[in-house]
Amino acid sequence: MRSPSRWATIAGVTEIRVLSDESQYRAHNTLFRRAMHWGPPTDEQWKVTLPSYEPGRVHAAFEGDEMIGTTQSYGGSMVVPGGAVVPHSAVSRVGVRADYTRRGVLSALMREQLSTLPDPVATLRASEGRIYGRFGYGLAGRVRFLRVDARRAVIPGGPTGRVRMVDLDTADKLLPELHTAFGLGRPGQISRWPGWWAKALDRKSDGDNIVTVVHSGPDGDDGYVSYKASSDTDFKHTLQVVDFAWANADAWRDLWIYLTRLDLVGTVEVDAALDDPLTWLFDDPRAVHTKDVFDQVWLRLVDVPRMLAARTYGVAEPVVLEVHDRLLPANTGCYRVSADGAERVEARPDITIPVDLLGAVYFGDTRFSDLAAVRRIEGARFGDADALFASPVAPLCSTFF
Ligand SMILES: CC(=O)SCCNC(=O)CCNC(=O)[C@H](O)C(C)(C)COP(=O)(O)OP(=O)(O)OC[C@H]1O[C@@H](n2cnc3c(N)ncnc32)[C@H](O)[C@@H]1OP(=O)(O)O
Repeated sequence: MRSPSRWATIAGVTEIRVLSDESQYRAHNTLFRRAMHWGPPTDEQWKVTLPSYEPGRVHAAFEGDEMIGTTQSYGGSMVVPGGAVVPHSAVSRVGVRADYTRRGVLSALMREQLSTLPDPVATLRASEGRIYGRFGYGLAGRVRFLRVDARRAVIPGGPTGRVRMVDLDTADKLLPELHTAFGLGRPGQISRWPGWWAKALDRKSDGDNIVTVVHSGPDGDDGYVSYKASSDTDFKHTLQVVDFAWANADAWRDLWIYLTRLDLVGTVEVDAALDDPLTWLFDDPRAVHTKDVFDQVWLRLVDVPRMLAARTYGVAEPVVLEVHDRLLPANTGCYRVSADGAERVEARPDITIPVDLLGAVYFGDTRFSDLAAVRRIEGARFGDADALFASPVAPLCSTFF
């Protein structure tokens, strides 16, 4: 096992250890929950949380024998523009004990975690927008929160396939399989680890009143949606979509017909990709209200050459990017990106960009020219870089962690 690393912080000498047994995992979870102002896990909660602790991926900061900070990651894979799938770390449960904050404990945890992550890319969901850029994470994917007025949401025509409601046991067995088969259709989508399903399935049986329906078309099961209803008493419930995946447009359309024709439902709420065509499904486009657009995927290119080579590019004249990475200096260097791919080169750069902003443009959700307009990057030929990195499909990560 790796020996602890020591980092000088204002807190003193902070030691970062990789945890390995259940009692340490539970202390880790309690510390993180306290940092989020939640109580410690109950025995029941702990039972479903434990499977999400993967050996080798759980870090804690210590001062002496006292645990003062946490982070961990879940291993899996992620889709990149063009459809390739790469190994991915989902970073989560970041917390520092309230009496140790702003003394560099998170910085020590992040540095240690980054230098030991086994995957070429990591993403996280940020509690605050100003924290993670300094560790090389860039805001790479946003999501729209939509509210659909069910009374206005008239979809011309009828369904083409069949929707069936499934009980909890069937959903437990079926959903992981269906998600793997067709839940990974967009850049940014990630595979789900067993501990993720353990928690999600527990929520279903935990009085959350989550209902799942599965769609089948000519080739079998090709879509599902899980939803829960608010406890409104005026016979106009709000449905919240909690999980939604489909293999083709017919399945997607039929599941929306199902959701919007349910009795006693006034509103359906869903998170959708920026380019989701839902507005055009209904004969009244005002049926769909965008209530919010918020940041979702913060992306850290851990292995820049591998990640630049993994995705495909649009058609434009090649550009040379000079990338700077303070925390992982092996990434620092020049990369030539063209319609044929990307490679490390010794050449005069067109654009100089820090690694967090390279993360921000990686899915094509943010453009080089926008970063240049606000003086966040320097150089020339931003239009070519925009065209190379543009993705015909907006990113989305419908797996919350
Ligand atoms: C991926 C996730 O799990 S998201 C959940 C994150 N967790 C939480 O929000 C729980 C509550 N908060 C905490 O536990 C802690 O305050 C943390 C983890 C956010 C920060 O930990 P700290 O040990 O205080 O961070 P640290 O002292 O290393 O600060 C690093 C830098 O980030 C800045 N920073 C830290 N927290 C914040 C914040 N909330 N807002 C803005 N800047 C911040 C610091 O000012 C410092 O800046 P500097 O490098 O310019 O000096």
